[in-house]
Amino acid sequence: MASPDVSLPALRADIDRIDEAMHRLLMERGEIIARLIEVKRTAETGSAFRPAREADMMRRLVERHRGILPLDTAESILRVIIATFTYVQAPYRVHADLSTGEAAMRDSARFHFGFTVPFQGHLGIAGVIAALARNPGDLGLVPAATPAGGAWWTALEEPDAPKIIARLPFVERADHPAGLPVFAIARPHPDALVTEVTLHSIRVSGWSLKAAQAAGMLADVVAVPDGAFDGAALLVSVPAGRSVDAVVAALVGAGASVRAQTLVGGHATRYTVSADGAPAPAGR
Ligand SMILES: O=C(O)C(=O)C[C@]1(C(=O)O)C=C[C@@H](O)C=C1
Repeated sequence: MASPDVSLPALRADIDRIDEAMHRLLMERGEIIARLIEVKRTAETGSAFRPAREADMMRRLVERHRGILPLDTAESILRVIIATFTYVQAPYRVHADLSTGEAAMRDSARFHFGFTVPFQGHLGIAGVIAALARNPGDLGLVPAATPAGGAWWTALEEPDAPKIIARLPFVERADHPAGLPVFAIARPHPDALVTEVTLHSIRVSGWSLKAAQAAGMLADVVAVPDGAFDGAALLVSVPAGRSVDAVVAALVGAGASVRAQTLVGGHATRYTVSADGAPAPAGR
């Protein structure tokens, strides 16, 4: 209970002071971003996304967070601030695949990008990829689960194709308000890719349950079997501290042959919130 000598008006005055300070700090952040646009030469490079920098900022937020404000709220506020200031630097749209359900995907987009950044839905990942080809500065959101359609990640294999830059949500927990696992796809500055978890498009023949189990021991694997042959197109997320070579060796050891292997992105190691509420690095 509050001590009797602290009055409600005094507490509200404190809240007003804090709200004003937060607003003034946001406006000051805007002035710094205006200077950053010149230093970073955003206009020349086209895209303002810096996933490695964002991952570092989110990690410090998670480590610092204490008190009664839910971590999700702090996470969403900082995400929306960053996404909006990215938009202010170089306008972009978020193209999202709605084929696995519009509500969850829209929630994820709004949680991470807010309402100022325009949102455009597509029925199918191919539509998202096509939109990114037409608008190189835009960002795509696609479900991280096994797709109903084809192996969309093979469209990211060319060196100048967009890459997977993040897997969201960054802080995972059972009842996350925007918990749909999604990949964000964009063309960031090549130096700015996060490489803690690396994503590889691997094409194999001799795909089998044994090969799936062998690769699955070392990495997260999304597989789209190739109907005509015993082949498959894989999207392999190699966790921090492991190498893709070990995954390839495991596939070969299980009787598969690897026909091609290309890096198609990377993202930060996520956090998982356990039952006691403490966030811990998930290692993947
Ligand atoms: O640090 C940068 O390079 C920025 O552009 C600033 C900023 C931010 O608002 O904090 C915005 C976009 C980037 O993805 C990372 C961070």
